[in-house]
Amino acid sequence: MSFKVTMVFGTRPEAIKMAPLARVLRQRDDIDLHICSTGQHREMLQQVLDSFELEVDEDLDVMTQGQTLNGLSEQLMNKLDASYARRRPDIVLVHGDTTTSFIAALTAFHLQIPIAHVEAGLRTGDLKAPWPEEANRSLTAVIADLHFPPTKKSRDNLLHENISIDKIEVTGNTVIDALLWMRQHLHDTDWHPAADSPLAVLDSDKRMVLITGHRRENFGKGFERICLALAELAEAYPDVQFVYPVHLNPQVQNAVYGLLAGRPNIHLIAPQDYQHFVWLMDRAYLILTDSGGIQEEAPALGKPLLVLRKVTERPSVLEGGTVLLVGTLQHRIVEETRRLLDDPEHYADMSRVHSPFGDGHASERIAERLSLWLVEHRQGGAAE
Ligand SMILES: CC(=O)N[C@@H]1[C@@H](OP(=O)(O)OP(=O)(O)OC[C@H]2O[C@@H](n3ccc(=O)[nH]c3=O)[C@H](O)[C@@H]2O)O[C@H](CO)[C@@H](O)[C@@H]1O
Repeated sequence: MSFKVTMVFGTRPEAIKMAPLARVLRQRDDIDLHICSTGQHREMLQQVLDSFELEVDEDLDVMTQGQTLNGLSEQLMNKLDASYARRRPDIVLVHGDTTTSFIAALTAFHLQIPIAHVEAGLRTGDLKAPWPEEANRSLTAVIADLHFPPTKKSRDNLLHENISIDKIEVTGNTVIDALLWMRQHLHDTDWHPAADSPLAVLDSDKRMVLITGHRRENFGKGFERICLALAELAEAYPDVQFVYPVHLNPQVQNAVYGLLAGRPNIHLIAPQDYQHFVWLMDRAYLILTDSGGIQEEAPALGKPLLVLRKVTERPSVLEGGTVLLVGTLQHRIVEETRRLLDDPEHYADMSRVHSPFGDGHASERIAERLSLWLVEHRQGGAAE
């Protein structure tokens, strides 16, 4: 007899991080996995599912244009309530810090269905930064039955919030599972972008700077400064290729295309599926980003990373010396990028491989602990 597990996600990064776990759970006889998607990043989510050969079992289709967080929460709660009532899962698996994750957990809590939280315990200590993510992950921790923090630091954050150590398992981050799996897959299949891909025009003899940026806190002035810095760098380094897959959010699209379109060595391209993006990261000389996930991935690939944010909830990345928080001031972005492009010693220092987020086996650890917990729980044993 198998256990019914419902996994809920909606955004691209959640899907990337849950995909390796879903693959591991789907291979187990003791788990019957049901994947619910909110359809938040529908297009980008489908790319991820295709990359990992996964299918969603239920599309909640809760997103509407101009929706408020409360409107989204109401929709989510109604639809998840119906889904949980129909299926009666033995446990609900949520990830990280989205409104989807917290509401999926709260709805389960109301129905007295246990909750397991993947990527638990990240904290900045400031409920307003990032907002509302810091609150979502802290609130989820209060009601979760099982917590899977990626690092000891995130475990300690949970312990400081009086969460019992018996409910915690440090696993590493599943994003490293996804990354290493995909990189291996690309190498094994000698994968290259198709001739009609925008990546096919890139010159492998030239250095490439990869950029992503989409964080809400950078909208407006922040993005403007980032784009001006990129324009300045592209002009100063005509032999360097600047590749920017632009997030589909219209606020990002307008700023980036408005300020950077039409420059010969800046390649503004659509968001790439995970194969293409891992291929790009693997070939990049350095990476500039405000993304959370890429902060975890770049050190594992040994790529120098400049983070376009003032703070990070992933402080472990800063310890290896390959990641620098540069914020969004134009002169600072230009200065640090120039240093990496011009100073080979500094570049070598910042391109050592280290992976504070795990060894690529986080999903197996999560699956194992989940299964043990479910057995204990069914027998009314140690699980609470
Ligand atoms: C506050 C904060 O930090 N929140 C985070 C943020 O996630 P993020 O910042 O990591 O999001 P992105 O940068 O969108 O995704 C990154 C992933 O996407 C891949 N990628 C990228 C570009 C592309 O063209 N193709 C791709 O495949 C890339 O390799 C990587 O794995 O929001 C999530 C909820 O939405 C949160 O849970 C998460 O904590």
